[in-house]
Amino acid sequence: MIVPVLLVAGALGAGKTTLLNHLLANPDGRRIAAVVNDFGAVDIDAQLLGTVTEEVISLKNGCICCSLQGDLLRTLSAVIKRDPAPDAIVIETSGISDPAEIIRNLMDPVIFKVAPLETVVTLVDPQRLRDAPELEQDALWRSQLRAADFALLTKTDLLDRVALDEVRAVVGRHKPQSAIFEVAHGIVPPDLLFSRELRAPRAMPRQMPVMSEPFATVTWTSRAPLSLARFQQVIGQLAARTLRIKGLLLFTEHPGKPILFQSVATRGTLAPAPLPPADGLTAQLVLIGREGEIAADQIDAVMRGIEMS
Ligand SMILES: Nc1nc2c(ncn2[C@@H]2O[C@H](COP(=O)(O)OP(=O)(O)OP(=O)(O)O)[C@@H](O)[C@H]2O)c(=O)[nH]1
Repeated sequence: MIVPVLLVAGALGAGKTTLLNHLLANPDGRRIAAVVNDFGAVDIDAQLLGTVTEEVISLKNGCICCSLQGDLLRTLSAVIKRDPAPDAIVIETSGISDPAEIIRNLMDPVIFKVAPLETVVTLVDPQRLRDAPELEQDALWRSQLRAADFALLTKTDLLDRVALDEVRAVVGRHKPQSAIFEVAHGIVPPDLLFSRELRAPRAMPRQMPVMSEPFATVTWTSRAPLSLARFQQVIGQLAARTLRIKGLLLFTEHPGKPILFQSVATRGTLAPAPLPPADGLTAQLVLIGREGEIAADQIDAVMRGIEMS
């Protein structure tokens, strides 16, 4: 049995889980298994995707480009032996992964024979690139784009045509030979993602792995009743110090209605969540930042302020 692999890459918060969520919910008749790599100890993405399909495998607390490399290959070997086998495997990288390293691992001859890496797509958040143009110089961001067969500009609902075209031009400078598509809310036809025409011939990446600046992750949990009003007062301070926050919370103002909080850079959103925090908790939050810029005790001191008892 040969099961093709699609690798979904892109920076923290670029929209990878949103895309995967849509694909798993609308697979157009394909049986898709998803392998999700959450950098943090709490696999929020896998928990959310698990509400759409049971075919989600979580590799957490590390990066599949380095510390979890063996786990990835073992997982793929197990997935293709399932009965019935999936029609495709989608791997969602963590935003801090260098896809070049993952591609190198996936080109292991034993695994490539049964689970060939067919397509690499890299997602780019155009709003983030417009607000932080220095990203273009970031070695990890460049490597994520370089690895792609084609690029997807996400969140196109947030920018107007002129701004989107400016971002397209930046991405096009790095991918002059590749197609660039646009997507809002992750709604991409599966045929595009699995299209043969968009694939570049697969070759072993030549570049050395990108030694990105070290990232740190902090998990914050609570069992106390939580105040949404206080959360809204303090979360801005934390978002300013982090690159990414995501988590599930239950607030006393909305009993029984779990909330998904997400922030990418300083843009934060609250939305109804399809499931509550695990294990009877009232909060399960993962914060990712540059090492040295986020500290568990400082985050805890801020967040304890939202507890009501
Ligand atoms: N407005 C808008 N928001 C979006 C869109 N796609 C994703 N988002 C939001 O952007 C944030 C990050 O999206 P995710 O899909 O979780 O991003 P990700 O790349 O999986 O994030 P990491 O796994 O942390 O790297 C979430 O708050 C999403 O709801 C979109 O098309 N439009």
